This record gives sequence, C-alpha cells and structure tokens, in this order.
Amino acid sequence: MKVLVFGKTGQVARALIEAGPTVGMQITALGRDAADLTNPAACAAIIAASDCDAVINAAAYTAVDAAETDEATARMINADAPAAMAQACAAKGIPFVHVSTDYVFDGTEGKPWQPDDPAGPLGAYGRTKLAGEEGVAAAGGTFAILRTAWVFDAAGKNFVTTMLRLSETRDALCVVGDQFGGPTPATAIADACLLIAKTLAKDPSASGTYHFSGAPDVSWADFARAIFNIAGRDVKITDIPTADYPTPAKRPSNSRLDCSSTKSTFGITQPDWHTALAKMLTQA
Ligand SMILES: NC(=O)C1=CN([C@@H]2O[C@H](COP(=O)(O)OP(=O)(O)OC[C@H]3O[C@@H](n4cnc5c(N)ncnc54)[C@H](OP(=O)(O)O)[C@@H]3O)[C@@H](O)[C@H]2O)C=CC1
Ligand SMILES: Cc1cn([C@H]2C[C@H](O)[C@@H](COP(=O)(O)OP(=O)(O)O[C@H]3O[C@@H](C)C(=O)[C@@H](O)[C@H]3O)O2)c(=O)[nH]c1=O
Ligand SMILES: [Mg+2]
Repeated sequence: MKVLVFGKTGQVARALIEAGPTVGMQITALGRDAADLTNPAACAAIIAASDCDAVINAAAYTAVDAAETDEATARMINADAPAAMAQACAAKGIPFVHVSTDYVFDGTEGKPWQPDDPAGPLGAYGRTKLAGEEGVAAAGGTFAILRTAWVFDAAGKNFVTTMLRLSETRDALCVVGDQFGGPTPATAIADACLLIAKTLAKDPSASGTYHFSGAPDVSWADFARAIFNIAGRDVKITDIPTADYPTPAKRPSNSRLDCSSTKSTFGITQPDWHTALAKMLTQA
C-alpha cells in the first residue's frame, strides 16, 4: 500500500516514516518545501496527481499560544488545507486519515470525552483544528479523524523534552496539577494511523471520528514527576493551579479521551505511556 503523508519533520510524521516499511507500507512524506499547507489548493493538486492508496495528514500549526495572535495562518493550515486534502481524496476514492486534538473540547466534563461529545474549543488552535475536522467530515469521502493528546517523542518539541531541558538549569519546577490527559507516544499514533488507513481502504463504513491517547490519564505535574523519576533526575515538582501559570491560550482541564470505539472498530488499544517513556529515555 502506498501512503502519502503530509508532514516530514514533525513528531508523528517522523514516526510514520519509520513505521511504514515495518508494516509493508510505502511512505512518501512531504515536507513544507514540497507541500506548504498555507496553499491548500496545491496540497489538493498533489493528491490528485499522486498514485497513492491513502493519505495521512500529520502536519499542523501546533504552537498553541502563538495561534492566539496568528489565527488566520493557523486556520489555513489546520482547517482549509485538511478540508482541501479530504476533498481531493474523496474525488479519488481513497481514504484520508487526519490527526486532531483533545483541545477541541472545553474540558469541563467530569469524565473522559466521547468522540460525539459536543466540542467547545477554548482557544484559536482548538478552534482551527475543529474547523478542520468539520471540513474533513463534510468532504464526503472515506475518512478518519483521530483525536490524540499530549504527544511526545525523543526529539520533538514536547512536554518531555521541555522538562528535560529545564532540568539542566533548575532543581525545582512548578507544574499545573489540575489539567488531566493521556500522554501519547508519537510512535503509537503512527502505528494507529497506518492500521486505520489499511482498514478504511477495505471498509469505508468505518469512517468517522475516533479517540486515541496513552494510558493512564495523569496531570501534567504527575507526568513531570514520572519523567524525572525515569530519567533519574532530582527535580522537585510543586503542583500549582492553572491560574498560577498564565498562558495566552487557555487549556482544557479535562483532556481525557474515551478511546473505546477505536478499540472496538480497529482493535487498537491504548499504549501505556510509562513503558514508552522508559524505553525512550533509556535509548536516548
Ligand atoms: N503535539 C501535540 O501534543 C499534539 C498534536 N496533535 C496533532 O497531531 C498532529 C501531529 O502533531 P505533531 O507531530 O506533534 O506536530 P509537530 O509540532 O511535531 O510538527 C508539526 C508539523 O507540521 C508541519 N507544518 C507546520 N506548518 C506547515 C505548513 N505551512 N506547511 C507544511 N507543513 C507544516 C511542520 O513542518 P516544519 O518543520 O516545516 O515547521 C511539522 O512537520 C497534528 O495534527 C496536531 O494537531 C494532537 C494532540 C497533541
Ligand atoms: C513548561 C511548563 C509548562 N507547564 C504547563 C503549561 C501547560 O498547561 C502544560 C503543558 O505545556 P505544553 O506547552 O507542553 O502544552 P501544550 O503546548 O498546550 O500541549 C498541547 O499541544 C497541542 C499541540 C495539543 O494538541 C495538546 O494535546 C497538548 O499536547 O504544562 C507548567 O505548569 N510548568 C512548566 O514549567
Ligand atoms: Mg506546545
């Protein structure tokens, strides 16, 4: 199976490039130089001209705070481009797998979010990602929107690498203890996207919106403790409320995703983030 991937340098894109060959899938990954998402029509044209069997979009405007003052660019990349990609896939009759986020939710529910729960993004990043989901679903083709959360890998810009960097100069950190979610290894997202693409190619009726995050759910503060525990670094973490860590964009307090339909439809189980983190930090 030939899979066209938008994104080349990002956490999930790099994991897709690595995972594809291991499951007999041929990956062509397009970086910004080959496919700039600020030009949605060009992205659609690339799909139209390709001989791929499926498309995965792993590129996005992911700078949550910067999006607050740059929403037009974020919208082009997170909403207009994926919609154009989905339309191009629909016209070709091939599946489109699109990665989305927990930040489409407002975080106020006291239980894990179901895929069909009402969205209510708190910031520009979540708003533009939600608009992207709507455009993908409206394209009328075979598609999966895979919402994930708190993505980490060994090299990307993520909470794990931020904590490790801060620990070079600090022996105590204040981290929010009232936001909860499931940290998700980028490698597991890549594996899930590939399996979903393969399944959709055979069974378009599986199209829809799905959730996928690591388990168990945790607060950022407890995630930080686990990172330093595994890395063997003595950094004191103090839990603080979100109000004491002001940021331009508001984050949801409850980012927990109910991933049961991803398991029942595709047989994909939630990865244990602790195991993945331990493997990642000992290999680094
Ligand atoms: N990171 C996270 O914690 C989470 C991410 N997600 C979603 O997962 C998906 C993958 O995220 P992740 O791997 O973490 O992303 P990264 O932040 O690691 O990378 C983003 C990727 O998008 C590319 N990109 C950004 N703007 C453009 C553009 N104009 N044209 C072409 N490419 C562009 C970047 O390329 P370049 O290097 O050239 O800038 C980079 O490859 C995204 O859809 C994201 O919304 C969901 C939940 C959590
Ligand atoms: C660095 C730092 C962060 N924090 C807080 C801020 C924030 O609430 C939380 C996580 O910080 P980050 O900057 O990693 O979070 P953020 O960039 O918002 O991460 C999000 O990225 C987007 C792309 C997503 O889709 C989400 O799922 C989520 O992973 O930790 C502290 O409390 N103390 C600190 O020292
Ligand atoms: Mg960030």
